[in-house]
Amino acid sequence: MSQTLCKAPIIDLNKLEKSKRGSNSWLELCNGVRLALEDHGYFIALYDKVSSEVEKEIFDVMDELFDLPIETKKKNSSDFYFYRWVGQLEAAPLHESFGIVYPTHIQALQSFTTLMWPQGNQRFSETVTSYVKVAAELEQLVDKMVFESYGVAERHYESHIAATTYLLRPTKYAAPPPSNINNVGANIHTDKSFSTLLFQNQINGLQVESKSGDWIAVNVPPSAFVFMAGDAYEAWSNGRIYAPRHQVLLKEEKQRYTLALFTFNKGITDIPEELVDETHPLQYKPFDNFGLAWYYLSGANSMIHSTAKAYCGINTTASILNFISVTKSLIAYRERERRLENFMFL
Ligand SMILES: O=C(O)CCC(=O)C(=O)O
Ligand SMILES: [Fe+2]
Repeated sequence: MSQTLCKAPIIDLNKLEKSKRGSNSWLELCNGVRLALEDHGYFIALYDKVSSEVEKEIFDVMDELFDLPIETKKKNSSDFYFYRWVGQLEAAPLHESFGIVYPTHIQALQSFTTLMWPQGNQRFSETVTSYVKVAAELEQLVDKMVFESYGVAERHYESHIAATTYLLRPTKYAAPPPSNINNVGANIHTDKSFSTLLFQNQINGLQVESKSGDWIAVNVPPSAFVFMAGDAYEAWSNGRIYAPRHQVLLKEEKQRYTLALFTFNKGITDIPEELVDETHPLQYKPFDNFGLAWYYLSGANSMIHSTAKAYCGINTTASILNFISVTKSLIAYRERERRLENFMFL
């Protein structure tokens, strides 16, 4: 166990406070982040910006959220699987999660809050806002570092951030029964997002598959984050970044919470031409991140392997299926945009 635990890369992003942007130590950190994502597909990020009050409160309000009656939880619904409440799954009976769309947008978060608590719940929306502010900032910082390390920040970072949308999925894994202490919390998958940022209640459970096929049980230090690359990051980077398969196995007889903040790019994501050269010939076509997610959900691809190659790989054979799923995703995308505009201009 200890051998596998040391393999999880840890990067102290608190050091950034001291290293000036553009300095050698900043570039060194940027390269470290990029290499971790290329070699492992994830890293543990030390980033002490969530205050201890917010950390306590966020898991307290999660208790309140998951304690709501099932009929109320089901109101968190959507055509898009990742945007809705999920629970009572046969394949993962301990798993339950919500989809909070645009949590960085106060009206959108408010709309989720009043759906769950028609009488309002200010503590919930304020606590989620405080948490998500730090988490989104960290996700943007990591992207900035990766883009800097590839030398593409100047040309591509701003448009990338403009295309970024956020989805918060608070996830509860019920304590497994003592008779079976190796229970599945989440089945093997890769994330369909661009990136994923995880924050847990100090109960471990995440396992990540290395490139050589070993499963690493990730021991997350208290208050640390896990940053993980999704299929869209892999495609954007022309296959340089690794989107790892991962799963959740509950080995402790304790309830686990994870706050997963996913980013998805809206519109079409292009592969930066700077990332294509003789040693890295173009592997992916420009793609729709939501199309990729719909493609996965359509079941056209194996549910557990990277969807990027199948969906937008240069040699993909799934063009008709791609077309169908992109059409679906565009419908979903327009619906999302319409809802966002409603939130903004009400
Ligand atoms: O709970 C975790 O640590 C991982 C959750 C996860 O993989 C997901 O929500 O996609
Ligand atoms: Fe995941």
